[in-house]
Amino acid sequence: MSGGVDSSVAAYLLKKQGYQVIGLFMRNWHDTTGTLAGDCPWEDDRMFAELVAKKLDIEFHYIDLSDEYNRRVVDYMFAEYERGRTPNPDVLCNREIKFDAFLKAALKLGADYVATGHYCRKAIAENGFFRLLAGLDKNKDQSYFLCQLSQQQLNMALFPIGELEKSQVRQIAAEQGLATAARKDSQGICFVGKVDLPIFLQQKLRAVKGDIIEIPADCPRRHGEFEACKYSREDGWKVGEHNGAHFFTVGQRKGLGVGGKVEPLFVLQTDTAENIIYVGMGESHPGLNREGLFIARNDVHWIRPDLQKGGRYMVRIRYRQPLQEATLTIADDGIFIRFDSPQRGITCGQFAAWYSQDEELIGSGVIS
Ligand SMILES: Nc1ncnc2c1ncn2[C@@H]1O[C@H](COP(=O)(O)OP(=O)(O)OP(=O)(O)O)[C@@H](O)[C@H]1O
Repeated sequence: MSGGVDSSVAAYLLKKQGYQVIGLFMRNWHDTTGTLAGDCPWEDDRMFAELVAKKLDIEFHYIDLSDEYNRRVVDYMFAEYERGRTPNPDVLCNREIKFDAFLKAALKLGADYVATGHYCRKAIAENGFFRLLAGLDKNKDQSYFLCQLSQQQLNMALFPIGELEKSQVRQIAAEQGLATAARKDSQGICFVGKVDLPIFLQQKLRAVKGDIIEIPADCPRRHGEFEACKYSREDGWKVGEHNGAHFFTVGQRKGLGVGGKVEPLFVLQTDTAENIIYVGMGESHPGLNREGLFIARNDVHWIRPDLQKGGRYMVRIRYRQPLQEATLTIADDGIFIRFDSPQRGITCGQFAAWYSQDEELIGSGVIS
Protein backbone atom coordinates (compact mmCIF):
# COMPACT_ATOMS: atom_id res chain seq x y z
CA MET A 1 0.00 0.00 0.00
CA SER A 2 1.56 3.24 -1.21
CA GLY A 3 -0.88 5.64 0.42
CA GLY A 4 -2.55 6.18 -2.97
CA VAL A 5 -6.09 5.39 -4.01
CA ASP A 6 -5.21 2.48 -6.32
CA SER A 7 -3.54 0.24 -3.76
CA SER A 8 -6.18 1.22 -1.18
CA VAL A 9 -8.93 -0.07 -3.44
CA ALA A 10 -6.84 -3.11 -4.38
CA ALA A 11 -6.67 -4.01 -0.66
CA TYR A 12 -10.40 -3.39 -0.24
CA LEU A 13 -11.33 -5.59 -3.21
CA LEU A 14 -9.12 -8.46 -2.08
CA LYS A 15 -10.59 -8.36 1.37
CA LYS A 16 -14.07 -8.38 -0.10
CA GLN A 17 -13.15 -11.42 -2.20
CA GLY A 18 -12.23 -13.28 0.96
CA TYR A 19 -8.44 -13.00 0.97
CA GLN A 20 -6.66 -12.47 4.23
CA VAL A 21 -5.00 -9.12 3.52
CA ILE A 22 -1.92 -7.50 5.08
CA GLY A 23 -0.98 -3.90 4.28
CA LEU A 24 2.73 -3.33 3.68
CA PHE A 25 4.25 0.10 3.10
CA MET A 26 7.86 0.51 2.03
CA ARG A 27 10.14 3.42 2.32
CA ASN A 28 12.55 3.42 -0.58
CA TRP A 29 13.96 6.88 -0.56
CA HIS A 30 16.03 8.54 2.17
CA ASP A 31 17.98 11.31 0.59
CA THR A 32 16.19 14.64 0.42
CA THR A 33 18.77 16.40 -1.77
CA GLY A 34 17.05 17.78 -4.82
CA THR A 35 13.62 16.95 -3.48
CA LEU A 36 10.99 19.19 -4.99
CA ALA A 37 9.69 21.65 -2.43
CA GLY A 38 6.14 20.99 -1.32
CA ASP A 39 5.95 17.51 -2.77
CA CYS A 40 4.45 15.01 -0.37
CA PRO A 41 7.06 13.43 1.86
CA TRP A 42 6.95 9.70 2.46
CA GLU A 43 5.61 10.15 6.00
CA ASP A 44 2.34 11.47 4.58
CA ASP A 45 2.10 8.51 2.24
CA ARG A 46 2.66 6.08 5.06
CA MET A 47 0.05 7.82 7.20
CA PHE A 48 -2.54 7.52 4.43
CA ALA A 49 -1.71 3.86 3.90
CA GLU A 50 -2.08 3.21 7.60
CA LEU A 51 -5.38 5.10 7.79
CA VAL A 52 -6.80 2.94 5.02
CA ALA A 53 -5.50 -0.25 6.64
CA LYS A 54 -7.26 0.74 9.88
CA LYS A 55 -10.47 1.47 8.02
CA LEU A 56 -10.32 -1.91 6.28
CA ASP A 57 -9.41 -3.57 9.55
CA ILE A 58 -6.29 -5.23 8.18
CA GLU A 59 -2.81 -5.64 9.66
CA PHE A 60 -0.36 -2.92 8.67
CA HIS A 61 3.43 -3.15 8.40
CA TYR A 62 6.20 -0.80 7.42
CA ILE A 63 9.53 -1.74 5.88
CA ASP A 64 12.57 0.37 5.01
CA LEU A 65 14.01 -0.79 1.67
CA SER A 66 15.96 2.35 0.91
CA ASP A 67 19.38 0.67 1.02
CA GLU A 68 18.20 -1.99 -1.34
CA TYR A 69 16.63 0.63 -3.57
CA ASN A 70 19.82 2.68 -3.63
CA ARG A 71 21.87 -0.32 -4.59
CA ARG A 72 19.58 -1.85 -7.14
CA VAL A 73 17.84 1.13 -8.70
CA VAL A 74 19.63 4.42 -8.00
CA ASP A 75 23.16 3.09 -8.67
CA TYR A 76 21.97 1.54 -11.91
CA MET A 77 20.42 4.86 -12.84
CA PHE A 78 23.65 6.80 -12.39
CA ALA A 79 25.65 4.13 -14.19
CA GLU A 80 23.32 4.34 -17.16
CA TYR A 81 23.42 8.14 -17.33
CA GLU A 82 27.19 7.95 -17.13
CA ARG A 83 27.17 5.72 -20.22
CA GLY A 84 25.08 8.30 -22.02
CA ARG A 85 21.89 6.25 -21.76
CA THR A 86 18.56 7.28 -20.27
CA PRO A 87 17.42 4.65 -17.79
CA ASN A 88 13.91 3.84 -16.65
CA PRO A 89 14.07 3.39 -12.87
CA ASP A 90 10.34 2.64 -12.61
CA VAL A 91 10.73 -0.55 -14.60
CA LEU A 92 13.74 -1.52 -12.50
CA CYS A 93 11.89 -0.73 -9.28
CA ASN A 94 9.22 -3.28 -10.15
CA ARG A 95 11.68 -5.98 -11.16
CA GLU A 96 14.20 -5.45 -8.36
CA ILE A 97 12.16 -4.03 -5.49
CA LYS A 98 8.38 -4.44 -5.58
CA PHE A 99 8.46 -7.94 -7.01
CA ASP A 100 11.70 -9.02 -5.38
CA ALA A 101 12.93 -7.34 -2.16
CA PHE A 102 9.43 -6.24 -1.20
CA LEU A 103 7.96 -9.57 -2.22
CA LYS A 104 10.47 -11.42 -0.05
CA ALA A 105 9.54 -9.19 2.90
CA ALA A 106 5.88 -10.02 2.28
CA LEU A 107 6.66 -13.74 2.17
CA LYS A 108 8.35 -13.42 5.56
CA LEU A 109 5.12 -11.97 6.89
CA GLY A 110 3.39 -15.12 5.73
CA ALA A 111 1.97 -13.82 2.46
CA ASP A 112 1.27 -16.05 -0.54
CA TYR A 113 1.02 -13.19 -3.04
CA VAL A 114 1.92 -9.55 -3.49
CA ALA A 115 -0.97 -7.46 -4.75
CA THR A 116 -0.43 -3.96 -6.12
CA GLY A 117 -2.61 -1.18 -7.46
CA HIS A 118 -1.17 -1.44 -10.97
CA TYR A 119 -3.57 -1.11 -13.88
CA CYS A 120 -2.82 -4.39 -15.65
CA ARG A 121 -4.27 -7.90 -15.76
CA LYS A 122 -2.90 -11.35 -15.10
CA ALA A 123 -4.29 -14.50 -16.68
CA ILE A 124 -3.20 -18.07 -17.30
CA ALA A 125 -2.62 -19.44 -20.78
CA GLU A 126 -3.76 -22.93 -21.78
CA ASN A 127 -0.22 -24.27 -21.44
CA GLY A 128 0.01 -22.96 -17.87
CA PHE A 129 2.17 -19.89 -18.56
CA PHE A 130 1.12 -16.64 -16.90
CA ARG A 131 -0.05 -13.84 -19.12
CA LEU A 132 0.41 -10.15 -18.36
CA LEU A 133 -2.20 -8.05 -20.15
CA ALA A 134 -2.73 -4.30 -20.45
CA GLY A 135 -5.14 -2.75 -17.97
CA LEU A 136 -8.65 -2.25 -19.31
CA ASP A 137 -8.43 1.51 -18.64
CA LYS A 138 -6.42 2.50 -21.72
CA ASN A 139 -5.44 5.84 -20.20
CA LYS A 140 -4.01 4.23 -17.11
CA ASP A 141 -2.51 1.00 -18.40
CA GLN A 142 0.70 0.38 -16.40
CA SER A 143 1.74 -2.94 -17.92
CA TYR A 144 4.77 -1.19 -19.43
CA PHE A 145 6.25 -0.69 -15.96
CA LEU A 146 6.01 -4.45 -15.39
CA CYS A 147 7.65 -5.40 -18.68
CA GLN A 148 10.68 -6.96 -16.97
CA LEU A 149 8.78 -9.34 -14.70
CA SER A 150 9.50 -13.05 -14.96
CA GLN A 151 7.07 -15.97 -14.88
CA GLN A 152 8.12 -16.63 -11.27
CA GLN A 153 7.34 -13.06 -10.28
CA LEU A 154 4.01 -13.12 -12.10
CA ASN A 155 3.18 -16.32 -10.29
CA MET A 156 3.26 -14.37 -7.01
CA ALA A 157 1.48 -11.23 -8.27
CA LEU A 158 -2.13 -10.09 -8.06
CA PHE A 159 -3.56 -7.02 -9.78
CA PRO A 160 -7.02 -6.51 -8.31
CA ILE A 161 -7.89 -3.24 -10.11
CA GLY A 162 -6.74 -4.18 -13.61
CA GLU A 163 -10.29 -4.62 -14.88
CA LEU A 164 -11.42 -1.22 -13.61
CA GLU A 165 -11.38 2.33 -14.88
CA LYS A 166 -9.69 4.92 -12.69
CA SER A 167 -13.02 6.68 -12.16
CA GLN A 168 -14.51 3.44 -10.83
CA VAL A 169 -11.57 3.04 -8.46
CA ARG A 170 -12.10 6.52 -7.07
CA GLN A 171 -15.81 5.86 -6.75
CA ILE A 172 -15.25 2.66 -4.79
CA ALA A 173 -12.81 4.48 -2.50
CA ALA A 174 -15.35 7.25 -1.89
CA GLU A 175 -18.19 4.80 -1.25
CA GLN A 176 -16.04 2.95 1.26
CA GLY A 177 -14.95 6.18 2.95
CA LEU A 178 -11.24 5.53 2.30
CA ALA A 179 -9.04 8.50 3.22
CA THR A 180 -7.21 8.24 -0.10
CA ALA A 181 -10.33 8.60 -2.28
CA ALA A 182 -9.48 12.10 -3.46
CA ARG A 183 -5.68 12.03 -3.15
CA LYS A 184 -3.92 13.16 -6.28
CA ASP A 185 -2.17 10.55 -8.41
CA SER A 186 1.56 10.20 -7.91
CA GLN A 187 3.21 11.92 -10.87
CA GLY A 188 6.32 9.98 -11.46
CA ILE A 189 6.57 6.58 -9.98
CA CYS A 190 9.09 5.74 -7.28
CA PHE A 191 11.26 8.67 -6.43
CA VAL A 192 11.92 10.25 -9.77
CA GLY A 193 8.73 12.27 -9.73
CA LYS A 194 9.74 13.61 -6.38
CA VAL A 195 13.19 14.95 -7.19
CA ASP A 196 14.51 17.63 -9.46
CA LEU A 197 16.34 15.35 -11.89
CA PRO A 198 19.06 17.74 -13.15
CA ILE A 199 20.00 18.70 -9.57
CA PHE A 200 19.90 15.08 -8.52
CA LEU A 201 22.17 13.96 -11.36
CA GLN A 202 24.66 16.73 -10.66
CA GLN A 203 25.34 15.17 -7.27
CA LYS A 204 27.15 12.27 -8.84
CA LEU A 205 27.83 13.08 -12.46
CA ARG A 206 30.69 15.47 -13.13
CA ALA A 207 30.07 18.62 -15.15
CA VAL A 208 32.48 18.80 -18.12
CA LYS A 209 32.15 21.37 -20.87
CA GLY A 210 31.69 20.11 -24.39
CA ASP A 211 30.44 21.21 -27.79
CA ILE A 212 26.91 21.34 -29.13
CA ILE A 213 26.98 20.50 -32.85
CA GLU A 214 24.02 21.27 -35.07
CA ILE A 215 23.25 18.75 -37.80
CA PRO A 216 21.45 20.05 -40.89
CA ALA A 217 18.19 18.34 -41.85
CA ASP A 218 19.69 17.32 -45.20
CA CYS A 219 22.73 15.66 -43.64
CA PRO A 220 23.47 12.72 -45.95
CA ARG A 221 23.98 10.41 -42.98
CA ARG A 222 20.47 9.04 -42.82
CA HIS A 223 19.09 7.91 -39.49
CA GLY A 224 16.43 5.60 -40.73
CA GLU A 225 18.45 2.43 -41.14
CA PHE A 226 19.41 -0.20 -38.62
CA GLU A 227 23.13 0.15 -39.18
CA ALA A 228 24.41 2.24 -36.30
CA CYS A 229 24.80 5.51 -38.16
CA LYS A 230 26.31 7.92 -35.73
CA TYR A 231 26.84 11.59 -36.40
CA SER A 232 30.30 13.06 -36.17
CA ARG A 233 31.66 16.61 -35.86
CA GLU A 234 32.17 16.87 -39.60
CA ASP A 235 28.43 16.45 -40.23
CA GLY A 236 27.58 19.85 -38.74
CA TRP A 237 28.82 22.98 -37.05
CA LYS A 238 29.27 24.18 -33.47
CA VAL A 239 26.39 26.26 -32.09
CA GLY A 240 27.25 26.33 -28.39
CA GLU A 241 28.56 24.51 -25.35
CA HIS A 242 26.98 22.21 -22.78
CA ASN A 243 28.11 21.11 -19.32
CA GLY A 244 28.16 17.33 -19.80
CA ALA A 245 26.70 15.11 -22.51
CA HIS A 246 25.45 12.59 -19.93
CA PHE A 247 22.95 15.17 -18.62
CA PHE A 248 21.08 15.14 -21.94
CA THR A 249 18.58 12.82 -23.57
CA VAL A 250 17.51 12.25 -27.16
CA GLY A 251 14.49 14.38 -28.01
CA GLN A 252 15.25 16.92 -25.26
CA ARG A 253 14.59 20.55 -26.10
CA LYS A 254 14.98 22.44 -22.86
CA GLY A 255 18.22 23.24 -21.09
CA LEU A 256 20.43 23.50 -24.17
CA GLY A 257 21.02 27.21 -23.69
CA VAL A 258 20.95 27.81 -27.45
CA GLY A 259 17.99 28.28 -29.76
CA GLY A 260 17.55 27.37 -33.40
CA LYS A 261 17.49 30.14 -36.00
CA VAL A 262 13.94 29.37 -37.14
CA GLU A 263 12.64 26.53 -34.98
CA PRO A 264 13.76 25.10 -31.61
CA LEU A 265 16.72 22.73 -31.39
CA PHE A 266 16.29 19.13 -30.24
CA VAL A 267 18.92 16.66 -29.07
CA LEU A 268 19.43 14.04 -31.80
CA GLN A 269 22.27 12.08 -30.25
CA THR A 270 24.65 12.28 -27.31
CA ASP A 271 28.21 11.01 -27.41
CA THR A 272 29.50 10.66 -23.85
CA ALA A 273 32.88 9.29 -24.96
CA GLU A 274 33.60 12.46 -26.97
CA ASN A 275 31.35 14.64 -24.76
CA ILE A 276 29.44 16.02 -27.74
CA ILE A 277 25.73 16.70 -28.13
CA TYR A 278 24.28 16.66 -31.63
CA VAL A 279 21.19 18.75 -32.17
CA GLY A 280 18.82 19.37 -35.05
CA MET A 281 16.32 22.10 -35.80
CA GLY A 282 12.58 21.42 -35.66
CA GLU A 283 10.33 18.50 -34.74
CA SER A 284 10.52 17.05 -38.23
CA HIS A 285 14.31 16.73 -38.36
CA PRO A 286 15.04 13.28 -39.82
CA GLY A 287 17.53 12.53 -37.01
CA LEU A 288 14.72 12.73 -34.48
CA ASN A 289 12.42 10.23 -36.16
CA ARG A 290 13.79 6.75 -36.67
CA GLU A 291 12.39 3.60 -38.19
CA GLY A 292 13.87 0.99 -35.93
CA LEU A 293 15.78 -0.05 -32.86
CA PHE A 294 18.10 -2.81 -31.72
CA ILE A 295 18.21 -4.70 -28.42
CA ALA A 296 21.37 -6.65 -27.59
CA ARG A 297 20.83 -10.33 -26.86
CA ASN A 298 21.66 -10.11 -23.17
CA ASP A 299 19.13 -7.32 -22.75
CA VAL A 300 16.22 -9.22 -24.29
CA HIS A 301 13.62 -10.49 -21.84
CA TRP A 302 10.70 -12.73 -22.83
CA ILE A 303 7.86 -12.56 -20.35
CA ARG A 304 6.45 -15.47 -22.32
CA PRO A 305 9.53 -17.69 -22.81
CA ASP A 306 7.25 -20.12 -24.66
CA LEU A 307 6.46 -17.52 -27.33
CA GLN A 308 9.94 -16.44 -28.46
CA LYS A 309 9.48 -15.65 -32.09
CA GLY A 310 9.78 -12.83 -34.56
CA GLY A 311 6.87 -11.39 -36.50
CA ARG A 312 4.28 -8.70 -36.14
CA TYR A 313 3.85 -7.06 -32.73
CA MET A 314 2.60 -3.86 -31.21
CA VAL A 315 5.41 -1.99 -29.50
CA ARG A 316 5.82 0.93 -27.16
CA ILE A 317 9.06 2.63 -26.21
CA ARG A 318 7.78 4.70 -23.30
CA TYR A 319 4.98 4.69 -20.75
CA ARG A 320 1.61 5.77 -22.15
CA GLN A 321 2.81 5.80 -25.73
CA PRO A 322 0.05 4.40 -27.96
CA LEU A 323 1.06 0.94 -29.20
CA GLN A 324 2.82 1.06 -32.57
CA GLU A 325 2.68 -1.56 -35.31
CA ALA A 326 6.10 -3.10 -35.89
CA THR A 327 7.99 -6.15 -37.12
CA LEU A 328 10.38 -7.95 -34.79
CA THR A 329 13.31 -9.90 -36.19
CA ILE A 330 15.48 -12.21 -34.11
CA ALA A 331 19.17 -12.14 -35.03
CA ASP A 332 22.18 -13.91 -33.50
CA ASP A 333 23.27 -10.94 -31.43
CA GLY A 334 19.89 -9.53 -30.44
CA ILE A 335 16.60 -8.40 -31.90
CA PHE A 336 15.61 -5.70 -34.36
CA ILE A 337 12.30 -3.90 -34.23
CA ARG A 338 11.24 -2.02 -37.35
CA PHE A 339 8.25 0.29 -36.95
CA ASP A 340 5.70 0.74 -39.71
CA SER A 341 6.07 4.48 -39.24
CA PRO A 342 9.15 6.30 -37.86
CA GLN A 343 9.16 6.99 -34.13
CA ARG A 344 10.18 10.13 -32.37
CA GLY A 345 12.77 9.98 -29.60
CA ILE A 346 13.90 6.35 -29.58
CA THR A 347 16.30 6.53 -26.65
CA CYS A 348 19.14 4.24 -25.58
CA GLY A 349 18.61 2.85 -22.09
CA GLN A 350 14.81 3.01 -22.25
CA PHE A 351 12.75 -0.15 -22.53
CA ALA A 352 10.93 -1.28 -25.64
CA ALA A 353 8.02 -3.59 -24.83
CA TRP A 354 6.24 -5.74 -27.41
CA TYR A 355 2.64 -6.88 -27.18
CA SER A 356 0.52 -9.33 -29.13
CA GLN A 357 -2.58 -8.07 -30.93
CA ASP A 358 -4.75 -8.75 -27.86
CA GLU A 359 -2.44 -6.55 -25.74
CA GLU A 360 -0.59 -9.25 -23.92
CA LEU A 361 2.96 -8.24 -23.02
CA ILE A 362 5.24 -10.80 -24.64
CA GLY A 363 8.69 -9.35 -24.05
CA SER A 364 10.84 -6.30 -23.51
CA GLY A 365 14.42 -5.12 -23.61
CA VAL A 366 16.76 -2.21 -23.14
CA ILE A 367 17.21 -0.22 -26.33
CA SER A 368 20.84 -0.17 -27.39
N1 LIG B 1 5.87 2.94 -0.95
C1 LIG B 1 5.15 1.88 -1.33
N2 LIG B 1 4.89 0.88 -0.47
C2 LIG B 1 4.18 -0.19 -0.85
N3 LIG B 1 3.69 -0.36 -2.09
C3 LIG B 1 3.94 0.60 -3.00
C4 LIG B 1 4.67 1.76 -2.67
N4 LIG B 1 4.74 2.53 -3.78
C5 LIG B 1 4.06 1.88 -4.74
N5 LIG B 1 3.57 0.71 -4.29
C6 LIG B 1 2.75 -0.27 -5.03
O1 LIG B 1 2.98 -0.17 -6.42
C7 LIG B 1 1.76 0.22 -7.09
C8 LIG B 1 2.06 1.16 -8.22
O2 LIG B 1 2.76 2.25 -7.72
P1 LIG B 1 2.67 3.70 -8.34
O3 LIG B 1 3.68 4.50 -7.64
O4 LIG B 1 2.64 3.54 -9.79
O5 LIG B 1 1.31 4.23 -7.78
P2 LIG B 1 -0.09 4.49 -8.39
O6 LIG B 1 -0.30 3.79 -9.68
O7 LIG B 1 -0.37 5.93 -8.32
O8 LIG B 1 -0.93 3.69 -7.29
P3 LIG B 1 -1.42 4.23 -5.89
O9 LIG B 1 -2.66 5.05 -6.17
O10 LIG B 1 -1.72 2.97 -5.13
O11 LIG B 1 -0.29 5.03 -5.31
C9 LIG B 1 0.90 0.85 -6.01
O12 LIG B 1 -0.47 0.77 -6.34
C10 LIG B 1 1.28 0.02 -4.80
O13 LIG B 1 0.56 -1.18 -4.76
